[in-house]
Amino acid sequence: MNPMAKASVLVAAGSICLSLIIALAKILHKYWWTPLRIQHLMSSQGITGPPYKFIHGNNKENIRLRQEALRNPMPDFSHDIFPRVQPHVHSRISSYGKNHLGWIGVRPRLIITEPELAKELLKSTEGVFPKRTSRERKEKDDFAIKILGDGLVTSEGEKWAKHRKLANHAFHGESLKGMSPAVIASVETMLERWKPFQGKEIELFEQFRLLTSEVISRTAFGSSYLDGKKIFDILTKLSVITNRNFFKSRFPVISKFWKTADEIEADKLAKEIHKCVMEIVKKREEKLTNDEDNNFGTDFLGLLLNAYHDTDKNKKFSEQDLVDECKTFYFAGQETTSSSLAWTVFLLATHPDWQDKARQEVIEVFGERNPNPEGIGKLKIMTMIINETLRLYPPVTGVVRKVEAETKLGNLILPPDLVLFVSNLALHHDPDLWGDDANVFKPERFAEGIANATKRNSSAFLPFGLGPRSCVGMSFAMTEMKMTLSMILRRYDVSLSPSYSHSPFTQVNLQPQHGIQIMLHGIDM
Ligand code: HEM
Repeated sequence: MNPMAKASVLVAAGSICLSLIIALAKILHKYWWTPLRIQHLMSSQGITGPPYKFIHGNNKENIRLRQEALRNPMPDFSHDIFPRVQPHVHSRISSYGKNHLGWIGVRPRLIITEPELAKELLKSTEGVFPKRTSRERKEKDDFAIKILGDGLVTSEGEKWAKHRKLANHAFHGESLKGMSPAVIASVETMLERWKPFQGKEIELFEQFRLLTSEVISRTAFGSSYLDGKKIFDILTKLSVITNRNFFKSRFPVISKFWKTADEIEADKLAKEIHKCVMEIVKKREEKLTNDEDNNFGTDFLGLLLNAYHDTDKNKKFSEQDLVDECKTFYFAGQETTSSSLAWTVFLLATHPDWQDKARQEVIEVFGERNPNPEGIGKLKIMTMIINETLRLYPPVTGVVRKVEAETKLGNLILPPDLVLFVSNLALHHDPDLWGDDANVFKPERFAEGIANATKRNSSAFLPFGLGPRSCVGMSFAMTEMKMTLSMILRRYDVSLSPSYSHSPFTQVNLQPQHGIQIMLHGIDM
């Protein structure tokens, strides 16, 4: 080799070495130095937690705790579900306190289970503690984003405000009243399906999944469950993938160039959803192309389409906005409500005294008639029962925010990129907030309203969140649940089947792991 060639080989080798050293330094900075610095910063403010482990954080320990907790069903239908559903939070409160630090891989998480801090966080003005940091929005590397896209649940800033306004319009006041016939028709279809099960066992979680899918399809999208079926199926597959990967560590460099089978599958499913949503959109567009005002309807899909076709740049929604918002509402409008309905019927089946009281109230308010929006407002006992169910079995067991730039919360100075996790479940089961009977089903706690039940500590009860990002579908969900339960109670007495196994767990939302098996006994009225 001539001296010139030798020199260029040496230069090339030198620059490769330098690049490797820089890459190694970056990895060490991100995966070792930064976590240790944050750990030190937080502990100097009294916030401690299990030590950070290189790359994995606390993932391995969290997976072990979860597997142990889910190994067996819970005895005696106990409502003390916090240790089973969030073992990684529950087990650490006694060692590290109600607010403590944990690690999902390299991401630090401040776990908040104290109501005052939760309130300050959730009530803070939009933008200070966003749902996703701007870095994350660019990277889009989260599995949950495949489910929700950049829709209302995850978006920020002006985009969020514009979309929230539209959703508020679709799911409040007069619009809600107009949805009642579609809800009643969907419940009637479900009750028709139940007829062959009189005197027999029926699994209810799947039944309520079908019902809530039908309700959101009819009310928000003006179509039948069958039109949205493929979307629901894909969303369920994505929930399973999201759940499976929650505590999985991502390895530096490799994860940038190599996708796991789950990542490839999730990308494929996200593309399929896009296609399915656009098919539903096309159907609506074709149906209304002759409409002179170019008005695509007043339901949620109609409002979205009007915005999609708006010529005003400030009001216009892009195709991706349209798809993300549709999948957000297909998912958020269905999973949570079906879970709540299933747990409510489980509690009524195991508390026949409350079941009788609720039935009596339904008969007093509606007599032989189907429920209507005016009567729904009068169902006091039913509201108490649903609230107590949402306390013990909140479908959303925790809410997440992020720190974008260094900021203060309470007395704490929080570093950028810190994840803030408020455990609703911990707050709802805390004996310091609810008394020694915190794990007992006692709807009478809510007899004088939510404010009295929580002793005016508004953040002790957070089933629908709090502050500007609280649930936009709350009234819709409460109305749907009350109508459904009223119609069931008038026709059936429910008791628990001996085959039921009490196994609450989370698959994005809180669910019964093996379903809810109920015995249906027809009532002659
Ligand atoms: C029992 C039923 C439901 C429960 C327990 C529930 C719970 C929640 C919670 C806790 C949040 C706040 C999340 C956070 O702060 O990060 C939320 C937000 C949201 N919910 Fe619900 N939800 C229910 C039903 C619904 C329904 C039926 C819809 C749609 C029709 C819906 C749509 C949404 C949306 C779009 C958001 C995001 C709002 C925003 O960020 O502005 N939810 N929900």
